Amino acid sequence: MEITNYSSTTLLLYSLCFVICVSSASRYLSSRRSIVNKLPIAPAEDSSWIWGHELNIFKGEVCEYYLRWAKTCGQVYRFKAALFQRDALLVVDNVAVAHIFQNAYSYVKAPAFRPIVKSFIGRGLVWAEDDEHRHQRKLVAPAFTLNAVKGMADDVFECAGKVVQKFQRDIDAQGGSAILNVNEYISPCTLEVVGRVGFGHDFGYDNEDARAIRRSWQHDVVDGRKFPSFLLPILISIFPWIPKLPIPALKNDGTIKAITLRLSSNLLKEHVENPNHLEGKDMFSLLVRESWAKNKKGSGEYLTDSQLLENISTFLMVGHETSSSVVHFTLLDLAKNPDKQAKLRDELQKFEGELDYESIQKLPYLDAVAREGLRLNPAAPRTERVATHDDVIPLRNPIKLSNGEVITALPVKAGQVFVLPFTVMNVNPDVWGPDAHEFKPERWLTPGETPPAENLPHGPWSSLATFCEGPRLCIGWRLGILEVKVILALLIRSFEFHDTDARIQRFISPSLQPFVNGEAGQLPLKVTVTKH
Ligand code: HEM
Repeated sequence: MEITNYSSTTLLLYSLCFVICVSSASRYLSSRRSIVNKLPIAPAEDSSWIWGHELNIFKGEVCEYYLRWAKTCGQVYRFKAALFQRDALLVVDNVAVAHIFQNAYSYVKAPAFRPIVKSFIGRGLVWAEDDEHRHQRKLVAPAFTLNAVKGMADDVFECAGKVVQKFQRDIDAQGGSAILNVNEYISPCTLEVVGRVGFGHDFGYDNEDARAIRRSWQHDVVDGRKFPSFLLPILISIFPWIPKLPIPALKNDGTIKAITLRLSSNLLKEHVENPNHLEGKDMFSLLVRESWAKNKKGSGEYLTDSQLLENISTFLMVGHETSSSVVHFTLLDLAKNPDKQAKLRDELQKFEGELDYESIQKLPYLDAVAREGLRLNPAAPRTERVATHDDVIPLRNPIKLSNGEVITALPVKAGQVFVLPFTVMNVNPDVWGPDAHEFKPERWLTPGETPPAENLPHGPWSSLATFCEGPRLCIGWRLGILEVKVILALLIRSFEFHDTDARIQRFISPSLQPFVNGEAGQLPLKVTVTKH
């Protein structure tokens, strides 16, 4: 009996060893055959045995390592992933990037990302994949057309006007010149804009819900720089069952989701009780109107109540910190370039007439500053995609492999992870020239100073990578640009922004954020009132 037991245990152990050996050997052999494994790789000295290159990427400033490695590794290269996962690919080559983004349902967001998005903002457009995404995207699109965004302009001007008043009060209180953390002024403004245009809700500056959202966001930004935020997505990608565990941090709704769901559920209830009052021009009323009308006609093509609510929560979250981040860093660029700031102010002060949606589009230097600000400061500096099938990715620039072979297209296997860094694409010196890192709005005004279209991504505005491209490009890009232009115009017309000695660092957490001495949400600038 004992002998039989011993034999079966031994047999089991031998079988396990055999399976492990065969699978390791086959992984080794397939990795030797794999073209991906012959691509250039980020320097070994920047990598650690257990965390690969990923921990350095996480600790570094925005895209710092990607930019450094791109100088020697080119436009498509590998880096070591943490915890012995397959090497990830960093892709900047614009033809490869376009292929990945255009085939959005074959290159999906990292599965580890979805449970986090679901609990923070809900199952709206950012979360949805494949048919669910197609369906939601088609149905929310009417809220973001050119005409819809024109209709939002009054709200944007009013909210930006309030920021001017707040700056004025705080500067006056300090005798006409003050060092102010501009982060505390612009983010509440863009939150108010999205609250108003999103669901007709006026958060105002001092509203309790707005303060709760800001506090919670600040908390997320601080936590986003801590080690668990680095580790969690990696663990989820290895053990996809983690989000199903009863861990409160993964189960509870984020504050923004909870507040918007509460407010918009109340609105929905009012609409149900009184459908004749569904006249608002905000996105929520518009989408409720369209969905109810389609539902009434018996069309299956409508958004359910929870899809409506969770999309509003999505817009509020991804729509407010993105626009404010671009404004923050463009103000810093202008503070560091006083001549460009003076040129912009000159254009704004010479403009006669009222600034409104139409007139603001006719200011060429403002337009150039907005483009340059969006080029240098993409609020979402990078994104990730995972291949769902084996594929061959076309390339603009041939790549020389480690065995000397040159390829013009890149075969990849299902499960390959790609990092697509918008920041690097927008300042790639091979595309933008040696002054790629400089804040130079003039490049947009001088013919031939921007790269030819075939070298650029296919973004919705100025071929910038900033808003992504393909079926998942930023749906709010028109509103984002309008906010950036209006807030910059009203502020620069009234105030001068000066650089201070503070060393402002730029980290991803989870959008582009300013830090001073490790403290989040800090963008101190000296602000004075302009002389007319
Ligand atoms: C200047 C401001 C903005 C920038 C730079 C920006 C950037 C981006 C980027 C890069 C993406 C693609 C992310 C990815 O797929 O990984 C994205 C998606 C998205 N953005 Fe924006 N965004 C801005 C403003 C807004 C605004 C104002 C809204 C709405 C009110 C908005 C709503 C969205 C939504 C819903 C998505 C997901 C689209 C989809 O997956 O179909 N964004 N944004």
